[in-house]
Amino acid sequence: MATPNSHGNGPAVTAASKALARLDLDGHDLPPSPAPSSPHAGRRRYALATELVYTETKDQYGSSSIPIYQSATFKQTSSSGGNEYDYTRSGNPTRTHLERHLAKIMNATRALAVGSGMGALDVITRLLRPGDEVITGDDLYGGTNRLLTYLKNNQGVVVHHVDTTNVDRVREVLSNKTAMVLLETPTNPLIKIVDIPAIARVSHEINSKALVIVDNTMLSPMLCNPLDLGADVVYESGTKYLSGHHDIMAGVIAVNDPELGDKMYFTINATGCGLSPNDSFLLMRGVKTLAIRMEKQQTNAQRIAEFLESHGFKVRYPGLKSHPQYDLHWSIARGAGAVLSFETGDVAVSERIVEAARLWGISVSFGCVNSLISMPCRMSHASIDAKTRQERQMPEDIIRLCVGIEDVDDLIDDLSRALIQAGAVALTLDGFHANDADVDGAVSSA
Ligand SMILES: Cc1ncc(COP(=O)(O)O)c(C=O)c1O
Ligand SMILES: N[C@@H](CCSC[C@H](N)C(=O)O)C(=O)O
Repeated sequence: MATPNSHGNGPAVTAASKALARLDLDGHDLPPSPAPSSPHAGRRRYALATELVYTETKDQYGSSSIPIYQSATFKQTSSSGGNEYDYTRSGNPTRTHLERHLAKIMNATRALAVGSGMGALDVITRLLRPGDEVITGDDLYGGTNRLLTYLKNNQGVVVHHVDTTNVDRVREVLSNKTAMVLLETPTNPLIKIVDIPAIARVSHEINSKALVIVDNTMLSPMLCNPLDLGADVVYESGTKYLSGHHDIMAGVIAVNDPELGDKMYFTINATGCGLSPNDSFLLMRGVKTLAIRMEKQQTNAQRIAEFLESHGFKVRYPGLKSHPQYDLHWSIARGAGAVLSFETGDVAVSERIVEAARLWGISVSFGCVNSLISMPCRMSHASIDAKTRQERQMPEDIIRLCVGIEDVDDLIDDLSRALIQAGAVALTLDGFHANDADVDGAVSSA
């Protein structure tokens, strides 16, 4: 059946053809596209896997992929401007395209793309004033801990590190001075789960001005949408799952409050931390394959977590029923992600495992197509001093696995060989089991 064309000189526009234009291929009725100024602009119309791929570049050649506008400055039609863009620090068409796409998949009205995940947190925390209080977790990515410590030591910001898995502990420190409640779930690297809706509720009840901020790096918008769970701001490291190939650094912030969005845009323009056109292009390309990568990474991670657990290791992964907060995790997320950690009971053994692995690269970071192995206390979390790590009960022997898309049997074979070579397992007639396995099969932590 003919449908109207955009020039209005096609076949007559009948009521039926108008209706057909609003049906997707499965016959689902689609809501009309929101106007750019509507509070729901950027919201999703299709399933997430479709929305990740579906974009319209609207450029003059109908290019299927957004061009890289590699230009620092833009010609104007008069001395008073006239062009939508003037200078790439202030705005760039490639970055704008990416930001609109990210807003859609993060269920936000506005997204902002910057040079790294830490850059995103820097933009957010510039909203703080001396005397403001921040409540955050006692298990956090090392760089987040470092920035908050800097703000505490240099900017007069009070930072409370509490066990954010316990809503009552958060309630106890909330006050009218609380400017931000900063949450990470699952936590990196102890994989503890935080009840975002409960903490958002109690925070807003006690102080309606407190901003609940969620670092969604460990899950990505594929698995969790914190803004739908009561958060005011969500940010994540685009260096991880969003880009997926460890070839760029990027950070993303998303909000629904236009005033907050404007304030953070001001900082980005004023400080010049917006994502470059080339990296915006690469992040846009990465995002399109997020669903398929995450699916494979999660399936692999689940197999590896089960493999380690079945051999007597204490494994931290929300895909395992043994995770103490399994139900909570699945009430806020659509998948377990691809980061897990386990303990061996002995730092030297852990070191030998990490160094014996071949397929698993010894690297920080996660969320990428290739699998990585690390010792967080020496690597990603080394900026947290040993005393604080001990107070926060971070086992020095903990090994973090970040699972990629390789063949899972190859990954398990390589890990098995590393475990055997490191002397982490005892060989028996039935196979092998963790050396320190206690009666109920779990390895006691050091
Ligand atoms: C949970 C988490 N948040 C934020 C960051 C910071 O991201 P980036 O390295 O892109 O600055 C990282 C890792 O670096 C992280 O693991
Ligand atoms: N030397 C870096 C370490 C980055 S860790 C990256 C990532 N968040 C992870 O958890 O692996 C630093 O000091 O920031």
